[in-house]
Amino acid sequence: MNSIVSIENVSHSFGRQQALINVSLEIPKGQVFALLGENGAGKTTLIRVLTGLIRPDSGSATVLGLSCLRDGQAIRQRTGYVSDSPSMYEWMTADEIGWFTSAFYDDQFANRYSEALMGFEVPPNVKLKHLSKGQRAKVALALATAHDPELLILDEPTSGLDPMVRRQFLESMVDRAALGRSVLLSSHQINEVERVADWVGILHQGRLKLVQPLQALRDNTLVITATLEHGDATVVPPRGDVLSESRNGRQMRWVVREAADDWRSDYGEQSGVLSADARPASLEEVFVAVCETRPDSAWQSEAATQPTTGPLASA
Ligand SMILES: Nc1ncnc2c1ncn2[C@@H]1O[C@H](COP(=O)(O)OP(=O)(O)OP(=O)(O)O)[C@@H](O)[C@H]1O
Repeated sequence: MNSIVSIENVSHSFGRQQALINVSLEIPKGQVFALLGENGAGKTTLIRVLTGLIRPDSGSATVLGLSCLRDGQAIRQRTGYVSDSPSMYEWMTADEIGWFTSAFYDDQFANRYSEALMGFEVPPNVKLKHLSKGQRAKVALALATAHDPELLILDEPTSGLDPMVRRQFLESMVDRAALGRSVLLSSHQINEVERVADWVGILHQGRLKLVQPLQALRDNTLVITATLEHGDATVVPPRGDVLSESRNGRQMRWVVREAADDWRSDYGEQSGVLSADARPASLEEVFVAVCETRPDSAWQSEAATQPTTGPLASA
């Protein structure tokens, strides 16, 4: 694979809190890659490792072929990064901060930045501290993209923004990927990710549980439900990568990746199953199946905590 990011066995703890546990990942070039995970899953920590802001306890990572341990400065020069809470010089106007930042980059920076500000309809002569949250987020995005970085990294880019601004942000990511640039975004906005991502990775409690192209995940993941003959009947799960298993009375439900083509053949007359059906799983259902650690009130989860490793995830 032609990777823009390569992560090998990265682990990191804050005191006794393990934030990343043996994470390995290859992110392909020219794609929008979404890193999904619940609060505290380790997304920001992983991004900070990639940008050279955190030195991991073990393992190694490269961005654009550069070492995240040694070449943090060069990586930051060639990537754009918008953190979950961008800090900027509040007393500057949007124009002034663009002029100031342009000193660190090529001649085209100022033009691209002005164009982006205009496109986002941000007033150029108002101090940043007087701009709205959405306008400030737009300034941060314009600053992060004006040097036309090969990789744009966005940590929770749309959190707290209104639907119109979110849409603009998401469209700008797709536009970048169309130009051959790469985008890595972290998010827990699953419906938004579903609209823009080419690839998804799911982090759960510091472990990378699943990595796959979104379309393949959609095509290969089923929610299979079976109605049992009676409530205490036992039944084998469908053959494939069972992400979760839950039960509600006589109903069994599994979320299964790469189910065997002939999975129905296991639920014939002697199987204790009256009927079985399947439909494609949504990304949200996959996410919940991977991250579920507690049984919910109706559906008793039985296999949700089993390890679920994908072909590329090696956590
Ligand atoms: N500077 C820090 N000091 C101590 N613990 C930290 C620090 N940064 C992160 N952690 C812990 O590491 C774990 C992972 O945090 P991280 O911020 O990477 O998660 P996240 O997936 O980005 O979460 P969120 O979606 O809430 O931003 C959490 O348990 C968090 O409490």
